[in-house]
Amino acid sequence: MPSIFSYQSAEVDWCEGNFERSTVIAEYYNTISNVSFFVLSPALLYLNRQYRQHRALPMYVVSGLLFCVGIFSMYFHMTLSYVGQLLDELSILWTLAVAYSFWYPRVYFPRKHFFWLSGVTTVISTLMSFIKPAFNAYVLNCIAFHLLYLTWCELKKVHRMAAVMVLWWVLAISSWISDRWLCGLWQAINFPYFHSFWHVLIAMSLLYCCPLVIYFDVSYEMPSFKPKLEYWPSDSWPVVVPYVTLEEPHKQC
Ligand SMILES: CCCCCCCC/C=C\CCCCCCCC(=O)N[C@@H](CO)[C@H](O)/C=C/CCCCCCCCCCCCC
Ligand SMILES: [Ca+2]
Ligand SMILES: [Zn+2]
Repeated sequence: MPSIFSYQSAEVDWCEGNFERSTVIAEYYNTISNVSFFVLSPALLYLNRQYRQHRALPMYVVSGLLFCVGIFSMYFHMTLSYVGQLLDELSILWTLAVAYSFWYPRVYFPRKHFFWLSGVTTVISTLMSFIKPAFNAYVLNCIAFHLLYLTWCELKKVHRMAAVMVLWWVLAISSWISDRWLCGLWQAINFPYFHSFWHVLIAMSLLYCCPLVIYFDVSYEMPSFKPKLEYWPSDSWPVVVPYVTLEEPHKQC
């Protein structure tokens, strides 16, 4: 019986051919495309530095976890081992759980009830990862639909950023699904790289999702500040990265 650490012991195998470009890396492009997460984490910390000064713990913890998602996903695609698959899924699950518990708006749910609900859901989903990790990946993707619903509720306030985030996510999830479901087609045309695109595209959508979350956290939870959306490198560029700065409303004497 193969060890849970051994190469190709995972339940799933992505469309990209194994060991085609290296003898030690099973899926070469799926492995290196995780570099996106190593760029994403410092970019979020750097761009939203003003917010980070006030909310250091959530920002460092979630950025650190996103970095771990990148490391574990790299390990998974490099080995396609069962342990790699578990680490990949559990790191996503716990990043989502931690982000939800830091930032879920109190207006939608009393915080105490929310901690119980998210705690129980996370523990159940963690156990599911050990029983049926391939199914769990679909459940994790459903969380994006919940974020989509929340975005819809708040859309008017941050129209442009929300629209671009949704666009990146639609491209990302289409790549993930087409790699899972249409692998035969992509292999026939010798282009089995959609899961690598997924890594880059989901990191792009998170680059837009995070300032959105920060924007609402400042609006709801930091009444002494007013959030302002800025765009890097400049508002006039065709492709921009959003970030949040904090304005102190003028005090009246
Ligand atoms: C201030 C910041 C707050 C925002 C925090 C958001 C936290 C997001 C946490 C994790 C998302 C990482 C997803 C990347 C996965 C990369 C690894 C990977 O590819 N794994 C696959 C196997 O290799 C696995 O099959 C993937 C499973 C699906 C995971 C789906 C996660 C949902 C992501 C939600 C993103 C929201 C974007 C906007 C939605 C409208
Ligand atoms: Ca493969
Ligand atoms: Zn992956």
